[in-house]
Amino acid sequence: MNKAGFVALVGRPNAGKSTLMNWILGEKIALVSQKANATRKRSNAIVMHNDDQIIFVDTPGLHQAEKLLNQYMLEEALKAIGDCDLVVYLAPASDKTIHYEKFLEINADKRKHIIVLSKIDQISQADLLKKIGEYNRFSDHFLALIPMSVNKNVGKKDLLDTIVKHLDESPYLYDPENITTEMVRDIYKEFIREAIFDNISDEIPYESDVIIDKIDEDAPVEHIRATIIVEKDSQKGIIIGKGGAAIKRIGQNAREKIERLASKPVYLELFVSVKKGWTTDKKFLSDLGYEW
Ligand SMILES: Nc1nc2c(ncn2[C@@H]2O[C@H](COP(=O)(O)OP(=O)(O)OP(=O)(O)O)[C@@H](O)[C@H]2O)c(=O)[nH]1
Repeated sequence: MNKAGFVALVGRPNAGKSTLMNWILGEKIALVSQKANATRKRSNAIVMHNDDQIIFVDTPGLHQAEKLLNQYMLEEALKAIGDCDLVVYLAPASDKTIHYEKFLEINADKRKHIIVLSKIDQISQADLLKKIGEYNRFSDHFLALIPMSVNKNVGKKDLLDTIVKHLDESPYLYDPENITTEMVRDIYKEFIREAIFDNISDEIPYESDVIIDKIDEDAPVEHIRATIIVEKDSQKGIIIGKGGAAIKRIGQNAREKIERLASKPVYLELFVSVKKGWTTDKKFLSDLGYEW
């Protein structure tokens, strides 16, 4: 009998969750950014490891909730922990163990978990050994501790083998042909958000979102129309940029990512619209797909 199950990827903002998920998938799906708190919604990715099926659930980073949108993100992460068969807690190797201790407090119903020490390429071998020693003080709480580096291609097989070892026997939960349960729409939206993060500085990326208005997949050149939502008129000006330069860059970056996934030419049309106070407007957040 095969094994199958849901695995939540949790960790502090910027721990490297989305990067890890993309690396495992070999396709670019989740949003990766150097800025913290870029992942807003949970997204699923299905990975076949030999004959077993792992459904990874990427979550927003665990952090202090202040704004309504941040509260939503924290709740999403906690829900994912509760819903999954197994949890992978990602900790950058340079992080102090105090953050893990906080996770143990949040993880009140003591879900089984594996610790991944991420970004080990950023610390020395001696520091890594020291860090492993520090985590081993909590060895009663976790199933395994796996050092990992996406940049150095270390730890992938070890992680997948360990996950499968701890999953129960089960029929497949999804068609193994699918690489993701995310709708194409949501993936394209994330690509555009990622391009905003890469091209626009300061607070604006956090105060903006993207609505995919239309996708015409049947045309030889896929036609996508999307609207970037911002909080203020001044932000609209910055997103558009001088003579439209900024929005052109955003559009170009996002289009290249979409074309890579769609494997065909794409015509991406972008608009910008001002919606004051949207990050605190519960109804509007729900219209954008952030369901409670
Ligand atoms: N050096 C190094 N950097 C990494 C590694 N994995 C991820 N990063 C970097 O860490 C940063 C954060 O990665 P993300 O994958 O966006 O982190 P996240 O946990 O999904 O972040 P949130 O969306 O904020 O929750 C990016 O700049 C990545 O390139 C790694 O193995 N080595």
